[in-house]
Amino acid sequence: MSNLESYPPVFRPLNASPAPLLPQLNNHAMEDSSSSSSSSVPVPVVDLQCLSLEELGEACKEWGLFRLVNHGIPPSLLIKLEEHVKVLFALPFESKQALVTNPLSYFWGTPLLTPSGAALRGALNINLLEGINVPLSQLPQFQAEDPRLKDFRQCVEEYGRHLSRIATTLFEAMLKSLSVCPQQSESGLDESTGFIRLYRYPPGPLADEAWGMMEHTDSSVLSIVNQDRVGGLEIFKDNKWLLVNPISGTLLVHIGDMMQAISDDRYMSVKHRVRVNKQEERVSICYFVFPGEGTVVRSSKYKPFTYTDFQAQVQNDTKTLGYKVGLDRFKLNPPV
Ligand SMILES: O=C(O)CCC(=O)C(=O)O
Ligand SMILES: [Fe+2]
Repeated sequence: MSNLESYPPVFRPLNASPAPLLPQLNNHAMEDSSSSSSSSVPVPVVDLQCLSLEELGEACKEWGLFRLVNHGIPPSLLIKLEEHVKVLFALPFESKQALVTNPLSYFWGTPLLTPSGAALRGALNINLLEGINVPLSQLPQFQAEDPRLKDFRQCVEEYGRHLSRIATTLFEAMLKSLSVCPQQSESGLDESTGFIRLYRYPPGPLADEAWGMMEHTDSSVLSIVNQDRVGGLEIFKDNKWLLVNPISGTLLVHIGDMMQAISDDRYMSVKHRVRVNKQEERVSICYFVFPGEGTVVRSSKYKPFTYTDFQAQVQNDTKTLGYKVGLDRFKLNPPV
């Protein structure tokens, strides 16, 4: 692992001697690692410029994930943002802690954050990741004095505007494809809820013993992932874990739990996880968007609930049980 001092201290022994960290890692979670396919899987492709509702609907039903092309984000912006992210993560750990402050937050070991952006600790297993949380609606108030953050802020803001546009376009098309009229559907998507997560996954010999991110479904309406060329994202489909190959310039769109509920379970929130690479660190830039605060999600399969109810339940389950139960908590006829 290069630039060791840029990693959180808890990750530093990973390269030299893994033994001291082993008890903290979730070894059980790796039990099925052999079932993962090493070959990439042909994820359906959706073209944002020539959007076919039929193909979009099919991808959301069968896969809960698709690769988005012709999304209209200039390649130069994608390159610039990835460069910024790598430079930021390469700073010494202590500098990142000092630099990345409210409304941004820097975290590691878990992707689960409290509403204020702090890492959620509890009955949790460690995930081999560090991250920076960027709540897009709070960026205008963010005065970045430090030159290292000034340019980054502009770049991430511009990227966020593209992602809002893309998510709104896709969401409206999904409602059409499901034959739900946007006016009828109270269970909307609210652009002001959007946030960006930057992740860095350290490389190392423990790639076989702990996950970069353990298996989960996203709680969002939609999540849009931009992974670098290292890859490591896997999805669970037809009882198998499959590797989703990185393809430069494309984005991966995940159906989240809220979209599954809005669609009355016709679309599926796809289970996924991230495997760390033994040789190289991996960076990803992810966007998440939710229903507006107080918006009641209504569907034939679930009790009416708001995203705030859902998030509180997820945080509670994660703290007390160590995992997210998710939509089953709100099912009208829960599985026995
Ligand atoms: O890093 C990635 O590719 C995926 C991250 C992810 O699944 C998440 O943040 O929910
Ligand atoms: Fe995820």
